[in-house]
Formats: sequence, C-alpha cells, structure tokens
Amino acid sequence: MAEAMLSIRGLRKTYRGRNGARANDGIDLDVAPGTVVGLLGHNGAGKTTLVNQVVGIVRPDEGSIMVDGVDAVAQPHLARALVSVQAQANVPITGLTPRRAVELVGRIRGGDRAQVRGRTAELLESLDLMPWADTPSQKVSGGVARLTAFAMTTVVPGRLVVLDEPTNDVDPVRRRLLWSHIRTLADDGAAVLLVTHNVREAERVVDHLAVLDQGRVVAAGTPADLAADVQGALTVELDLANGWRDFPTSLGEVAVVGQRAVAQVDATHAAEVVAWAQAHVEAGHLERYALVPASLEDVYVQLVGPERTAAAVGAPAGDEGEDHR
Ligand SMILES: Nc1ncnc2c1ncn2[C@@H]1O[C@H](COP(=O)(O)OP(=O)(O)OP(=O)(O)O)[C@@H](O)[C@H]1O
Repeated sequence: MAEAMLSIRGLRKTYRGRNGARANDGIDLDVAPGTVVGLLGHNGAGKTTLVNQVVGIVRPDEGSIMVDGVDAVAQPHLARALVSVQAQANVPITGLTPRRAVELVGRIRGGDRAQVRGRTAELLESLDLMPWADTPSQKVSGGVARLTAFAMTTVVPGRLVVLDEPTNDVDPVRRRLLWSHIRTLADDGAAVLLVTHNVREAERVVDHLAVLDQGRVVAAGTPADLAADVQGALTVELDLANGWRDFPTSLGEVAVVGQRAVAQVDATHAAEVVAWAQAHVEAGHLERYALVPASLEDVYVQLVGPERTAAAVGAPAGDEGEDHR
C-alpha cells in the first residue's frame, strides 16, 4: 500500500458518565491515497466516534491520528483543512437550494467560481439531482438531501474524504450512481474512508475493509481476504408457501423471517438441496428457492453476530457534549 494519508494507531476513547462507553479500544487503521477503505460495524460499534476524532470534534484518550503527516490530535485545525467529511446527520441548508448549497461549500473550500459552478452542475447531473437543483431545501426528500450532502462534501474534495453512511435514504438507482462517484473519488487520488452498514453494495467499491466490534477491529483485509472464510459455502433462500416449515436436518440452522427462510449449506450438498427444494416447489410448499454463494455480508454477520447487534442498540451512555471539543 502507498504511504497512508490517514494513519491511526492505538486509538482509545471512553466516554465519561454513567455508563462509561468504551467506544474505541485500541484501533489501528490506514487509508492510502487512491483507495477506499470501508469501516463496517453494528450500531454503537464506535465508527462515528472514530470519525469524530479524525476531524477533531472528539479528543482521544490515547493513540495517534496522522493526516498526511499532520498530527490531528495536537493540531486538529491543520488536519481538518485536509479532510472533507460527510457527517451522519445532514448539515441543515435551510434557505438554500441544493445547487446553492453545493456551490457555497465549494467556494468556502477555496474553489474558483467557474470551476465550482462547473463541478456543481456535473455532480448534480451525474447524481440525477437536476430535477431538484433549484428547489428550496425544505421541499426536497431525505434521499435528495443526503445526495446533496455528498455533493457538498465532494465538490472540492480534501485529500482525505470521510463519508459516514452516505447511502442512507438514497433509492437503489441513485445509490448506484453514488457508489460509482465514491470509486471515482479514489481513482482521482483521494483517500476515502467510508462508514457503512451496506456490506453487499460497499463490497463492489472498497479496496480494504475493517470490521469494528465493541470498539476494536475484529477483522481487516480486502473483500477477497475476508470472503475466503466462506469459500465453498452457499446460502439457500426459500420463499415459503402458506407457513410451511418442514426443513430437513441437512439444512442445519434455518433463519425464518415471515415467509422467507435462509440457511447456509456446504457446496458439496448443493445437488441434494436443489433436488429437495425443487420437489417442494412442485408440491406447492415453496414459492421459489435460490442457491447463491455465501457473501461478505454473511461473513460480517458471523463476525459481529445478531445478538451483539441487538445488545448494542441500547440507550446511549449519556453525557453528551462533555467529551466533545
Ligand atoms: N457523546 C457521547 N457520550 C456518551 N456516549 C457516547 C457518545 N457518543 C457515542 N457514545 C457511545 O459510544 C459507543 C459508540 O458509539 P458510536 O456512535 O461511535 O457508534 P457507531 O458505530 O457510529 O454507531 P451507529 O452505526 O449507530 O452510528 C456507543 O455505546 C454510544 O452509545
């Protein structure tokens, strides 16, 4: 990997207060120019805390954060100038239109008027936002507001671009446009740190992934490295007819949600499973079935587990603000 634009070592942060959440517990992470690094993790895993420390909103207890050789803990204002951030919550743009908001940020970030105008039009066009370009912000949908926030972040991108859940609220067609923009940002030389829950889609654009769980990196590598764990595994998806539930023991643990059942099977049992499923389609017990290679999302779920996810969605530790700069 080229020399890192963002280099994090031994990052620790515990929020003070009643519940004392240990949000980051010794994180190491590098993002090189020209690459997209995906940061995955369940709700409360510590992703936003990490981002907030990179941009100097939250002060780490321990560890170092270097942005292009600048010590972001000691000199957050210098580091911030090198970073563009799309925060998890959209910055309010009341009184502006998407076009005005994007142009304004471009000018604030030092872009020249004509360049900013051109780049804004290009972004609005390619994200399919032109129908709302000149609509007052209070009348645009959540997805359009999210895409506008992305355009504001990338109109004059920093050398490090941090995107915290950029696809939230965005429809599937525009999500594709967005993913391709994210890839282009890196291909044009930016180092991109992408926080997302959308494992399936992120897999197509990231070069490296880090999975956070309870404030620690529990797995890291390329999508292929991480998916190697499930090579040879298949996922069978069944659409059940009329509440039918008679699964053979060879399917192992079957997760049923409503009329949909999902199980992992070994590739060596594929023919047997297909024969079984086909017979039950013909008998009217199954509407349809599909056998697909196990995905990175399956690896992710194995790593962080649904029970952890449920536990993490508890009440926040409180103490808002005290630890903020
Ligand atoms: N300002 C704060 N004061 C106290 N605790 C906090 C604060 N911000 C976050 N926490 C706690 O720190 C832990 C990590 O939170 P964080 O927001 O970093 O997770 P996350 O991975 O970004 O979650 P999500 O995907 O839901 O945004 C959680 O237990 C959370 O409740």
